[in-house]
Amino acid sequence: MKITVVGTGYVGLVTGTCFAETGNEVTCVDIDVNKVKKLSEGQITIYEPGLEKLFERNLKEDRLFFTTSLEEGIKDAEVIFLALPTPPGADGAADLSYVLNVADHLGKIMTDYKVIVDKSTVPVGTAEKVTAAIAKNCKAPFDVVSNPEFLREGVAVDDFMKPDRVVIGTQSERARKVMGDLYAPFVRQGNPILFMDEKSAELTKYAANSFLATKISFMNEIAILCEKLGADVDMVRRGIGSDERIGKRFLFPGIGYGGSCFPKDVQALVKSSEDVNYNFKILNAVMEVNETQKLFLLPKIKAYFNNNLKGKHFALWGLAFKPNTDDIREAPALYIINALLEEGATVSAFDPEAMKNVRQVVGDKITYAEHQYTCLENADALIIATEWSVFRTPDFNKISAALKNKAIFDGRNLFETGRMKELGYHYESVGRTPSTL
Ligand SMILES: NC(=O)c1ccc[n+]([C@@H]2O[C@H](COP(=O)([O-])OP(=O)(O)OC[C@H]3O[C@@H](n4cnc5c(N)ncnc54)[C@H](O)[C@@H]3O)[C@@H](O)[C@H]2O)c1
Ligand SMILES: O=c1ccn([C@@H]2O[C@H](COP(=O)(O)OP(=O)(O)O[C@H]3O[C@H](CO)[C@@H](O)[C@H](O)[C@H]3O)[C@@H](O)[C@H]2O)c(=O)[nH]1
Repeated sequence: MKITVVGTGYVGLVTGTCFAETGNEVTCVDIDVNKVKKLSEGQITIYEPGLEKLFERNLKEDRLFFTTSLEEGIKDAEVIFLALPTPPGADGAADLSYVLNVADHLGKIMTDYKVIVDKSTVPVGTAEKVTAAIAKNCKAPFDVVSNPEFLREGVAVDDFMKPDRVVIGTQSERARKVMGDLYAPFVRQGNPILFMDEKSAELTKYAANSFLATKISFMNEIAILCEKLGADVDMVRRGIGSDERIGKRFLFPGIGYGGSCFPKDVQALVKSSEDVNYNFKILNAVMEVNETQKLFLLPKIKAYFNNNLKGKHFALWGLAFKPNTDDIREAPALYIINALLEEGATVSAFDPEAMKNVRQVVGDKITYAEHQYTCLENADALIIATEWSVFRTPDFNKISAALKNKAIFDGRNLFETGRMKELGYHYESVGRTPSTL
């Protein structure tokens, strides 16, 4: 099938590459001239394990193309995916201007039947708005389908190639057939395509992300309670996670959820609820808990240094909002950096992939280390903000030799508290008894 993907950010690039991998001819359109140039020349623009190989193969085998021209991009295409940004507007609602502007443009240039697919995360009612924006100028027949994307950064290729489910919102038989054929190679037995109406598909995406964010904030509050009551959140997590009704996943406490999706999508669902005069009480609490959780380690750090961080120097391991990505959108590490700088401290940071992106935002307000161990030089303590694998089994001798104090503040619960006590560290994490007590 000939398909077009408009927007070659995270979702667009993964979507386009994976559809090319299953034999489709895919043209990706982006207004970012530099990005299109790089991609056309075979230079991948995001860090995503496993994607580069597929990208290079499909580019070489002439199934993957890039252009800045929407007209050229949609020529002969049967399906057009919109993988455009939907950032929060000033009031927290999803900004639909990118999606609706492209829909408007499509209406002016479409000449034959096409299926337009909302792949972006969009509020309920967007399929209707996209339909209206296209229909304003379009004489050709078309259908608008809602097909939300559930991929996670860092494991995006696997998520796309082997989805738990594919949600397709359409009431058109013709579009249903086209979408079913396109996704047939990806769905395995038991992991179905769920056909539904457009509005239910749109709400499914927000409900999924909001539910997962709720699980995380819930566990972060349990972690707080664990510390106050002397329980261990790791034990409680295992204890409840082995109940299949609860499930093991997304129960890890930490320093809050970040990334480009959970924060904005929870906020957007709260706003959508307000728009229909409903106060989504649980989600308001989820957001409030997450806000404070980002700086969960700060009082512990301050207490260790007698409430005075002025002139102290911190090593920070991990900047990306989670491992296996260079994405720093809403990364808890950025909040920690700001708080430490405000307290008069200095920071040296290391991240395997995200330093370039952080440098663009934070500049020379902090220093950037070449290596996780050189990052520790002259530091008063180590702070861990992202659970990259390379941080999980470090050389503790090197750490203690470099740090001024044997103190580690771990926002991701990487180490056994008992072991840290044996090694003589002051080790504080989330929801577990500090090693020095
Ligand atoms: N990132 C994720 O993990 C993820 C997962 C599932 C769903 N989503 C949703 O998918 C959507 C896209 O997210 P993303 O992270 O890929 O965004 P992104 O910001 O990484 O990429 C968006 C791309 O669209 C391009 N663009 C903007 N206006 C354009 C136009 N008029 N024509 C062509 N291209 C244009 C930008 O240049 C950019 O390359 C959002 O709604 C997001 O919520 C994201
Ligand atoms: O037990 C957990 C699991 C995750 N997180 C945090 O939650 C955030 C989001 O993690 P994750 O969901 O793995 O990353 P994303 O790539 O943002 O993916 C989410 O957002 C995407 C965009 O909508 C969806 O497609 C995915 O299904 C959804 O998982 C990160 O800050 C994690 O550190 C925790 O704190 N504890």
